Parts: sequence; structure tokens; C-alpha cells
Amino acid sequence: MTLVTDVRLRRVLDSRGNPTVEADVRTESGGFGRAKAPSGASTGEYEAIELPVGEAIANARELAIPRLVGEVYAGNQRDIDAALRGADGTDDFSQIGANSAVAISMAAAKAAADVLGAPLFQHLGGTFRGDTFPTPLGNVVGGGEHAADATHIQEFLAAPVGAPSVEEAVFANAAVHAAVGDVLDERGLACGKGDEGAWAPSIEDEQAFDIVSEATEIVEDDVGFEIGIGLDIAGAELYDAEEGVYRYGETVRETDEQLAYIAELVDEHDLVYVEDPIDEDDFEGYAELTARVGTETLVCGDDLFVTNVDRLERGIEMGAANSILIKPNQIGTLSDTVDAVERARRNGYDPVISHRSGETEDTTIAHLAVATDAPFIKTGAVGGERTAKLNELIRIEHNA
Ligand SMILES: C=C(OP(=O)(O)O)C(=O)O
Ligand SMILES: [Mg+2]
Repeated sequence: MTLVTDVRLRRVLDSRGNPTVEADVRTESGGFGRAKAPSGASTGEYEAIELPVGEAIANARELAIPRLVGEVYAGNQRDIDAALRGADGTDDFSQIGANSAVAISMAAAKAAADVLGAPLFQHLGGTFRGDTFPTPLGNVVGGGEHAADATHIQEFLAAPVGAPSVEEAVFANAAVHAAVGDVLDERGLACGKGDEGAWAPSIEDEQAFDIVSEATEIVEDDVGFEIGIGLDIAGAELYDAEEGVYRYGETVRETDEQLAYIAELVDEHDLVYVEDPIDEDDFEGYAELTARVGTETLVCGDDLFVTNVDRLERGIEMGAANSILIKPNQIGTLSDTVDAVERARRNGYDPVISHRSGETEDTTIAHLAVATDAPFIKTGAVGGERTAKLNELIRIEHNA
């Protein structure tokens, strides 16, 4: 039986050294699941609310746990998530915190999988999943909100689209990361890393393109399959709403110049993926850019959609983007997350399952990507909290 018999919450560390919520769920027949909430730095304005950890835990203990223990079955994810929504009573989880909600939601799914004796991806996606794997997008150079005094573009991503297996893709991304380090060294630009483990050199974006291209070519020659380049511009962070312009340090671009700049980058660098190219409120701009480059590349909405079906629906109606970033903690429950993936899929939008810049050793998103047959996962290239997910993908591929 998967009747929930115990839910425990505690404060643990995330990869930035900040506190985050860990949840343990136990069931009547001894099932156990444990999950942790991640945390963003370049968060979208329309995300569900992450409360200070102490408040999130205290409120969830008071409001949510009584609706779960002895009341709902961990095997019925929709009931678990409806209980969390009912306990919270707001649209954005501002009562119990999306951090408590997502940790409990994911821990319940793991407890249910434990009762079944099945891997999490199989509990979530069914028995016919596990034969196809997402291409990992690996962050190799970055700045923006993830590193001080580095590139304006938040993430330069290696995209090993030609890899024959997830294992080879994961190692190719790590090799690109290492090659970028070597090229930086050779050019006298040795530097530290940002929040997601990407190199964070104090250089202009143009130079970063040059370095990442050189590194991907070196690794392509070595591995013998295609490695493309993707970007997360994090446009909302560059947008100056008062002036209505995009600021890259001294360089200022009007919206039409920003759209032209992105289209130019897509052509020049054969970009396979462009996330958040413009501000999160500019659905029209997204539609214009998608009409321009949408057959050549994925135009992905992160802060634009925030894993929210209503915002995605608006995008679908307008032709804004052709891909959606999927972050469970942006919306607060696994049910809402899977609804966003399925709505995207039915409308020809590619879902990209994603980590946050603040992460833990939790591996739920690796299983979610396999369970939903997502074509891409974005979860870094190196660093323990990133390799936790990448290594889990390799284990799933090996039926380990
Ligand atoms: C992973 C990202 O960063 P954060 O978690 O800071 O939003 C992102 O913007 O895609
Ligand atoms: Mg993003």
C-alpha cells in the first residue's frame, strides 16, 4: 500500500551553500522517498514562490502534512499534488512555498516507485520508457546572474546532438568543458567557475563564441560526432524595462536590434538552441523571432513560460517559441510539471528538462527527462550536483 504514513522536512545545504528543503515520505508498506528543492538565481517574475526555508518548512508542517499523512496514496501523484495545492490555497504556493511543495511532491513519487520496486522514470513514464534518452546541454562558459564580471550571455552550452548514446554525450560535454579550460589557459584567460560549474572568464561575448567554437571543434574531431552550440541569453536579466532596451555593458540594443542580433547569432554559429533570447513579457517579440529562425533552431522559453500551462497556452496561440524549459520548482508539483510537458508535446513544442543554478545531489530530473521522453536535458557539464544527474542518466541507460 502506498498510503502516506509519514512526511518529514528538514533544512539541508544546496550547491551555493544556501539552505534548501529536503523532504522524506514514507508509506504504509515501507516505501521511502527523499527529494530536495533546487533554487534559481535568474528567476522568472512569474515563477511559484520560494519562501525562506524556515518559513516554508514551518508552514508546510502546519498546513500540508496533516492533509497528506493517513489521507493520500503516494502512488496517486495527482492526489498528492492536489493535497499540496489545497493546503496552500494560492496560485503560486506563497503559503507553504514552492520549495516545500516540490520537495514533497518529488519525494512522494520516489516513495511510490520504491513500493513498486521500479525505477522512478518507470513509475512516472510507464514500462515502455527507458529506451530513448535526452541530449544533455552542458554549460561550459557562463556569466550573467551566475558569475560576477563574466560574459553578458548567461550560458554557452555544448549540445552533442550527434552522440550515439547518453553516456557518450555526457563525456563529450565534459571534454568540451575541459577543452574550453585549455583554450582559456593558452590565451592567458585562466579563470574560476560560476554557479553551474561553467568557466566564468572576464571576456566579451564575441570572444566566448570564439573559444567555445574552438573547443567544440577539437572535441568533435576527437569523438567523431556533431557537437552544436546553444545559448541561454537570460534576456529578462539584460532588459532595462524603464528604457525598453537590452544592456550588454556599454552596448545597448533596442528590441528590434536585439531580435536581429539573435537571428544573426543563430546563422553565424549554427546555434541549435536559444533560450530566453528576450524579455519574459515580450510574447510578440518571441513570435517574431520564432517566425524568423524557428525552423533553424529551438527558441526556448524559460522565464517566458515558467513551466506554467497557462503561459505556455498563450505562447502556443501566438506562435511564441517552439520549445519550453521545464523546471519543477517553477510551478511546484510534478503533476503540473508533467502537464506542461504534455501540453508542449501535443503542440509541437520541444520540452527541455532543466536544473537550477542552485542544485543538490537530487536526481529526480534525470528520471523526469527519461519518463517524459524529453529530447533535451539541461543539467550542466561538471560539478557534483550536476554529475549526480548526468551519472544517473548513464545508470538508467545501462539498466543499473
Ligand atoms: C538554470 C537557470 O538559471 P536559474 O536556475 O538561476 O534560473 C536558467 O536560467 O535556465
Ligand atoms: Mg534560463
